[in-house]
Amino acid sequence: MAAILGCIADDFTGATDLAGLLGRSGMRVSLRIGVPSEPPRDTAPLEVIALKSRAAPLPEAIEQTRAALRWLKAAGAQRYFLKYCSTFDSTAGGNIGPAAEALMSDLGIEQTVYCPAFPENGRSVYMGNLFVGQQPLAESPMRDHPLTPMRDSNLMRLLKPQVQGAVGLVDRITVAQGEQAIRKALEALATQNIAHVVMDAIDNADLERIAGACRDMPLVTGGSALAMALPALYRSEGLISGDAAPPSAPPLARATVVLSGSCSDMTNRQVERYIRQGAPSYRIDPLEVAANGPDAVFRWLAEQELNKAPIIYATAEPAEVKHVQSKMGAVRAGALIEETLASCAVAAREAGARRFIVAGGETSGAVTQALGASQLDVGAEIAPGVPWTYCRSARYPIALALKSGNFGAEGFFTDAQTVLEGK
Ligand SMILES: Nc1ncnc2c1ncn2[C@@H]1O[C@H](COP(=O)(O)OP(=O)(O)OP(=O)(O)O)[C@@H](O)[C@H]1O
Ligand SMILES: O=C(O)[C@@H](O)C(=O)CO
Repeated sequence: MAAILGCIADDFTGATDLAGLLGRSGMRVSLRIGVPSEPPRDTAPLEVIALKSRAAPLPEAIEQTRAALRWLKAAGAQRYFLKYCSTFDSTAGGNIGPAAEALMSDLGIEQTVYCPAFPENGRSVYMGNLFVGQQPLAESPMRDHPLTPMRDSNLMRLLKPQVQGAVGLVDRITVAQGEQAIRKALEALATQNIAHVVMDAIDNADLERIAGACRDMPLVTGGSALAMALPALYRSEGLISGDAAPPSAPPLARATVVLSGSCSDMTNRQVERYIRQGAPSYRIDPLEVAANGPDAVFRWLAEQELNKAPIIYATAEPAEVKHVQSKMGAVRAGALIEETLASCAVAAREAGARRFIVAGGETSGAVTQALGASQLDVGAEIAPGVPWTYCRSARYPIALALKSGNFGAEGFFTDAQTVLEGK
């Protein structure tokens, strides 16, 4: 079946989040790792391409985004969704606006919308300001993110320096009035040449209204929760029909490894809890690895019983991350840790691991690419926005749970194992 909705996600945990939420519709979702080198075949109505473009240098991010669009067009997609983080993670240069503008130019359109709200995970947008739970974004732990520290909560201010076109807002008062009011507001903004429109949303009903109003826009951008509302609209228009049986996990040995490179507040708590519960653990010290190489962690891993699901982590509190970055630079530290965790994943797989639980989007990108996965099936949801995924195309069948930094409950690492075992 030809693709209907073509989605481009700027990181890997974001892509599994999106694929999981689209999958709630009961329609088939296909998740591709990177832009496939082959022309489209065996396409699903809902296609997602996972990129590692969020923190990439701008020209590389744009080139990846455009290539993804070309592939999705060839797959037959009629509408497109650009997925970024529900906390609008972008570097100081910022890749979100330029990626959206490149897509707009390639699609020949003058306006798109931006809505990262993800109410189930506590992200809401009000008067253009993004909240994480009760805190404005810039007062949340996201202000200390290792690669994309968020120091402003206002989406219009964040977007403005990233784009050439003008930025506007459709606020909650209008959104609450329904689809027609939203459409009118967008049209009014279009007459003022406002190309980039931030949309307020505080709950799923707001997102459904926005999706309804924007259903004919060739390009919509936002978080996974906005995209979640689209399949039902396509079904009601007769663009998609039928249900897909949720893919089941391939038969897998129990051997598991947990790899954590996220330094979010939630991941810190999850790692601490998992270790407290008795999981075998190894902490990567980036300065030590920079000085002596990664052999010590490989030696440790080789001695582990993988049925005990050991954890290897670089996860650290903000003060420790700052210390490391001051010694070796944020980009070099991030890359070194990602490389080390990716090599651990390959070593664990060679030692028999078939289940991989990974925390952090950049980290997940490095691990998934090193494992050679090219297409993932989306399976059972462990927590909102975190499904298990199954890779049948790699050398061995494996299951991967790619956890966004801030998602999941404190017991996530054991929750993931419980869900996979169907308990
Ligand atoms: N101790 C540390 N010191 C410095 N950098 C670190 C440390 N531990 C991890 N990092 C780096 O921080 C970055 C964390 O980004 P990552 O995307 O993996 O997690 P996240 O942002 O919490 O997840 P998500 O994007 O899914 O929300 C990675 O590049 C990682 O290598
Ligand atoms: O939207 C989110 O918060 C996540 O899917 C994500 O993008 C994490 O990197």
